[in-house]
Amino acid sequence: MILVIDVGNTRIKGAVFEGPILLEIFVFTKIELQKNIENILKNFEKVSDLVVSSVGDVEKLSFLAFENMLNVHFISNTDPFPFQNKYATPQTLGIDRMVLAAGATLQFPNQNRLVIDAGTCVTYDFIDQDNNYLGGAIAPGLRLRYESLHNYTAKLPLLALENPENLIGNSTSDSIHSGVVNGLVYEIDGFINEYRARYLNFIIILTGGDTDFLAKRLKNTIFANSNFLLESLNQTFQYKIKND
Ligand SMILES: Nc1ncnc2c1ncn2[C@@H]1O[C@H](COP(=O)(O)OP(=O)(O)OP(=O)(O)O)[C@@H](O)[C@H]1O
Ligand SMILES: CC(C)(CO)[C@@H](O)C(=O)NCCC(=O)O
Ligand SMILES: [K+]
Repeated sequence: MILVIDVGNTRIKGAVFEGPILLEIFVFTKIELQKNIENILKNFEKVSDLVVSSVGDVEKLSFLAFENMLNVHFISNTDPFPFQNKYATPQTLGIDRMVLAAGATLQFPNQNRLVIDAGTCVTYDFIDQDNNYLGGAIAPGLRLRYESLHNYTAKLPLLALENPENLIGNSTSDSIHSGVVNGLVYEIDGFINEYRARYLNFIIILTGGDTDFLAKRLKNTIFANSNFLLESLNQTFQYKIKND
């Protein structure tokens, strides 16, 4: 049994896997990290390996503290990945993006893939049908858009995510919801349409904390799976064991 942990920019997500089967998911904050891992290991005594991928600022020591109970692995860009990395600055590519690209490559062979991760940031990652990772885009996520409108203006309130009533926002809050939500939906559909115009034989995977909210609002057909990063982390680790 394997415990995978994804340290994101805002939250930490974990999952226990038995082979390819996801048994349970956990979401917690940095402060609750050690306590949560302890509890998971108590409930799943057969966990033998802890696999960590982190873009956040959690100390490695917090995980190494469990080394007397199981094997601890940190996924890094020096590990084997199932694609050719064509990013011009591979050493600065986010490990979450590499893990997503690995999952897309392994789960959807012989096709062009676009992975959209709608989390703190919205990242776009493209792997072509010959398994070349080409890059993509980094944009602010939904919550970040609401927060930046508030934080960098004098007059705009901080609003919680809401479905925009109208295209034409006729109040301050309606205008913000339309700008943030409709804006991101048009952005994602716009990106997908541009990629589609350039590449045939094409699959789109949507993941991240805003998956469900966004999936029902997109015009394009996508494969929505909010656990795609956790599943990809499990697959990246299996690939590493086989190819190291
Ligand atoms: N409890 C929550 N806390 C924070 N964000 C949440 C929560 N529930 C839903 N969300 C939505 O999820 C988005 C953040 O996504 P996610 O949780 O995947 O981010 P993250 O943990 O920082 O991961 P990453 O850094 O990989 O994007 C926010 O835009 C927000 O709208
Ligand atoms: C873009 C984020 C913040 C998304 O989590 C992460 O992948 C990251 O820190 N990336 C480094 C920059 C890059 O991917 O080129
Ligand atoms: K993200």
